Amino acid sequence: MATREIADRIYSVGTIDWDLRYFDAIMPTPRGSSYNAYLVKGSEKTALIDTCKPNDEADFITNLMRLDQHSLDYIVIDHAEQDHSGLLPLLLEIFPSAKVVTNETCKGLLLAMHHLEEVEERFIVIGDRDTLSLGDKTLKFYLAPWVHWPDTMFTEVVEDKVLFTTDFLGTHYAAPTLYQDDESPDYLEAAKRYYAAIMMPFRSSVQEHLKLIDEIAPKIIGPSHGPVLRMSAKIIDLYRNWSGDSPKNLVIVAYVSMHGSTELMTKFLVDDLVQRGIPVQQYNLLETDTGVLGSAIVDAATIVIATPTVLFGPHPVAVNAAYLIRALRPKVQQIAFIGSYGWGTNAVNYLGEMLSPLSAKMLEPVYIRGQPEETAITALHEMANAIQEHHKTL
Ligand SMILES: Cc1cc2nc3c(=O)[nH]c(=O)nc-3n(C[C@H](O)[C@H](O)[C@H](O)COP(=O)(O)O)c2cc1C
Repeated sequence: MATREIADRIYSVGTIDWDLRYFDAIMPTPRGSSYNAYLVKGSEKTALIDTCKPNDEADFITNLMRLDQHSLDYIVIDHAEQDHSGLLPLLLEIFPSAKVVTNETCKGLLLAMHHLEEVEERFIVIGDRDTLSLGDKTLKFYLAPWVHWPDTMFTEVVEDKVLFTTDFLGTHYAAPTLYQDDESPDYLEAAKRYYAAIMMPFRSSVQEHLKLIDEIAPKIIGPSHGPVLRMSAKIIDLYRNWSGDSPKNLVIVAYVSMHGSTELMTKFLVDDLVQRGIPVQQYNLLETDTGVLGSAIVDAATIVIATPTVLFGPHPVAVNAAYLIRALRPKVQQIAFIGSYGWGTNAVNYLGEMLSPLSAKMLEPVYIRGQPEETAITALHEMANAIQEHHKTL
């Protein structure tokens, strides 16, 4: 990836991966991603903000050489995760006089993960709102725990009003331009997918750090993935909306079926909701990837999991979906289970226990033997009544 100047003597020096199709082995990334790092050249000192993943070392070092960077004073690490700190051991070798600037928690993680105990004396530990002079530019650090690791911090170049936010406000999106058209549907889809998988589990922390961004009032935000943001970027309002406590009038029905009974039940319920004018989206769990499901549950007020019984419990793909929903902690207010069984089932208890940490209201389940008939249809109709009652209040 080429280097680009984002403000006076502040350069984007990270790498871009057009072909990345899975991030963290969890989340499909159909638009690739980038591993952003930044070089800040003050009148006296130069600081590198973050590095990138180890495989990209040739591109990364080339970028630094393009900027004629043969020495470094500081390597600021805003977040210890390997895709941002991966080149730290190599850079410490290449730049023997460079100091690592980070917070106490991040230092602990870096030492442990990269086995850097031997160079511990090269670390400078900063606290919240500490500053570091580069001459005519000043770096200011803000501890920002839990967006999304405990070590996360933001770094501001005070004079230029440029703020580096590590994974916060990032996107897995290999952007063709430094700044991104805010309205691009591809970009917005990628941004929501990223929010769901990486930030949604920490909603209250997201809200808190949006207030910090308001307070700092940067002109430019440089996240660690995806495009650089020119303020005020649309993504800030979207984050406010996604992380807020009020869900939308939206029902998500995630289903799987082996012999068609649960599928029929799903169809009855979804048709009933559509008939009532309640926005609903149906997802076949065999064909829905974690990125799509994660995005789908960001705004939903009600989530229905529909699964047959397999060896006394839910179908494995339904368990996988329930685990993902539990881990991502959406603002869902109602949860329901429907499905079919042959001789005996523990599916509802199993799923109910899995999703109990979300503190959503559990609707009366509809579990039937074999194919749905009149009683099942009546019970599904009652479930639709309960959903409608709640959705009227949204
Ligand atoms: C591999 C397998 C395991 C099953 N295990 C159970 C079970 O433990 N308890 C049960 O009541 N039914 C069990 N069944 C029966 C199904 O739950 C039943 O056929 C159900 O109606 C299928 O719903 P579907 O048409 O939505 O796939 C099993 C079926 C299969 C294929």
